[in-house]
Amino acid sequence: MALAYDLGSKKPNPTTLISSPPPHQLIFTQDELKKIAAYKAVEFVESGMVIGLGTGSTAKHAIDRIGELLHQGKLSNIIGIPTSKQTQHQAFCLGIPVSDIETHPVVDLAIDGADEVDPDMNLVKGRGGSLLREKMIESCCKKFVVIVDESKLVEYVGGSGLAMPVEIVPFCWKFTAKKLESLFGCVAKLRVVMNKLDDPYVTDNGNYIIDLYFKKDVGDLRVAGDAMLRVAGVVEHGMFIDMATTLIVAGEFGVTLRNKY
Ligand SMILES: O=C(CO)[C@H](O)[C@H](O)COP(=O)(O)O
Repeated sequence: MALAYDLGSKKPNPTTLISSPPPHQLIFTQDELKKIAAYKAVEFVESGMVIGLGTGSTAKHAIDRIGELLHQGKLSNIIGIPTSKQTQHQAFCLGIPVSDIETHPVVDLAIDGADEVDPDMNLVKGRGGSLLREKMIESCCKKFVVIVDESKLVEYVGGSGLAMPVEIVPFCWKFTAKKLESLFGCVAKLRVVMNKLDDPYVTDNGNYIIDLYFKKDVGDLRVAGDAMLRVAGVVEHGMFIDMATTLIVAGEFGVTLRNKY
């Protein structure tokens, strides 16, 4: 096994290269890389486990694979805890039994994608709109495996320049958005339904999403996150700080796996 890249992290690099592309490697599409990371994560799934099922195009590959292994009889007695209605529907279609964290408060393993991953394995999540349920479920799992293609790696949270999602209550949302803007010196935009620019995007919890665009590093993530949560009207933010225990990255260099704990 060889050590792989460290993304400029200050910490000793525990990343392990678990497979390299063959020398004649074709270029993978982004979706193929997502699938490679997802299939690697499913190797952690064992029969009898309660599994947090993430949301998004990367997590979808993992859930498809779990369904496939169940049907092949290579896995059994799996209980899935879906992080969104969309994932619940996928699990239902695949015949994966589902439950929730009220009935199964101990989740053995969760597998999910991310929008950004910083060198300390802090995440931005929620560009797919499911950050609240994802955080509720992934914060109570014993192991949280994050699966990404290499495009999701950033030097700092917010470093992609793309949205930092915050779930808010619909009541007086403009007021809440303005508060967030003045608190962080960022641009806050209400997420709308694609192709219906007047219709706010509504989460599975009946809330809205405000996408924050930062001009610079937000600094201490816990301080920033706590400040967001103190704004009345904010339900949850999309920073997943210190939650991921394992990171699987698929890229043109191969697949790397990094354990934090
Ligand atoms: O946080 C999420 C959904 O709320 C997704 O995990 C995140 O947006 C990554 O999505 P994808 O796997 O489609 O790139």
